[in-house]
Order: sequence, then C-alpha cells, then structure tokens
Amino acid sequence: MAAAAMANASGRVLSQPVTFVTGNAKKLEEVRTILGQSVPFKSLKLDLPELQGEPEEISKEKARLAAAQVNGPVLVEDTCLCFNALKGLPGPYIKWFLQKIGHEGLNNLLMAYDDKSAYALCAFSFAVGPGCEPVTFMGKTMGKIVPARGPNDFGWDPIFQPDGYEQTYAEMPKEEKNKISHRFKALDMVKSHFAEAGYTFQIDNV
Ligand SMILES: O=P(O)(O)OC[C@H]1O[C@@H](n2cnc3c(O)ncnc32)C[C@@H]1O
Ligand SMILES: O=P(O)(O)OP(=O)(O)O
Ligand SMILES: [Mg+2]
Repeated sequence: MAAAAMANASGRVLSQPVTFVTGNAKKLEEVRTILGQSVPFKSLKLDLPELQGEPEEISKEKARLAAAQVNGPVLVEDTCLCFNALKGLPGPYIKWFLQKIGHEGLNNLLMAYDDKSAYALCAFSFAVGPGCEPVTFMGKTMGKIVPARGPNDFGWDPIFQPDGYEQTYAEMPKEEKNKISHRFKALDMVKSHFAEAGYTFQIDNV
C-alpha cells in the first residue's frame, strides 16, 4: 500500500488530500461544482502527455504518470468526443481535432453522413499513490453534432446537443449540463467509490 494511504477498521485513511491533476480550468470548475464537499481534493496543473489508445487505458496511464509526479493520491480524467459515423473517432484525439479544424471542421467531418449521432465520454481514474493500480470510472452522454450554438467558453460544448434537449451543452445553464453530462455520470461513480471504500482523510488544510 502506498505511503499516502493507511488502513483502519472503517476503511482507508488518506494522509494527503486527493490531487486532481488537469491543465484545463473549465474541467476543474465542473469537477469542483459536481463533487462539492463529497471528495476533498486540491488541484494541480500538470501538462501530462496526451496519450494514444483506448479511453480507459489512456485514463489509467494518465493516473500512473500523475501519481508518480505527485507522490500521493491522484484523480485524473480524459475526455473523448466520439462520432458514430466515424466508428468512435475523433474519440480521445478530439483535443487536436478541435485545435486544428475547430467547430466547423468537426461538423464538416460528418458532411457525407446522415448519421450525426455522437457521444461524450469521460474516463476518471483514481490512484492511491505511485505503484498502485488505478481504478477507472466512465460516464457517457449520447447526443448529436450540430453547427455551433451558444457561448464558446469550453471546448466542443457549442456543437454537442445531448439527446432529449433542444439546447447544446454551451446553451444550457451550467447547472443543467452538470446534471446530465458525461463528467457528472463518471463523477457520480467516483463519489460512490469513495463512500464504499470508506476513505477518510486526516488532513489539516484541504
Ligand atoms: O485532455 P483531454 O481530456 O483528452 O481533452 C479533451 C478535449 O475536449 C475538451 N473538453 C473536455 N471536456 C469537455 C466538455 O465537457 N465540454 C467541452 N469540451 C470538453 C478539452 C480538450 O480540448
Ligand atoms: O488533459 P487535461 O485534463 O490536462 O486537460 P486538457 O488536455 O483538456 O487541457
Ligand atoms: Mg489533455
């Protein structure tokens, strides 16, 4: 067991707060809002490599790299935007697609297809410390790709319209997105994991 965690009768005691590692301020904002006080964490901006592969493996490897750097318990996430007509691509490579071709280019990728359906996928991984195998929690929200609508303050939010809604993620009030999003669904499992594992924290300043 990592030095960051010790066992007691009721579960594991973490002697350091969980560090949520991300370089993305908007992800951090949503994670803070959704987790509230349920999982005490601090955040750290680290530029981890953008890995290739399947979403779950990318997320786990991100957690291993983060735990080695932080030397304590870490939470990381990796987000995919998957187009069904393209068999799941751009998927984990969405960050580069968005940077290079933008919202319009992403719409154009689907021009030749009637099927505009897509899903947003979030893979959170928690590792107790370096050398500990991460556990992963996946959240998925189904929707479709539409021409950009709404404020352009977070990634591909303006072009993703979740099923059952007339608004894109960007047009919705933040509270609404945070009730139905891929991130909310994955974090709901993170919360349950913490409650079931019986982690408690012996930390002075979180
Ligand atoms: O580093 P990763 O997670 O691979 O970057 C994913 C890219 O998608 C953007 N992103 C992440 N989450 C959301 C979201 O909830 N809405 C819109 N855009 C998002 C950030 C990266 O460009
Ligand atoms: O990988 P992260 O979490 O650092 O986020 P992003 O790549 O979106 O900045
Ligand atoms: Mg990233």
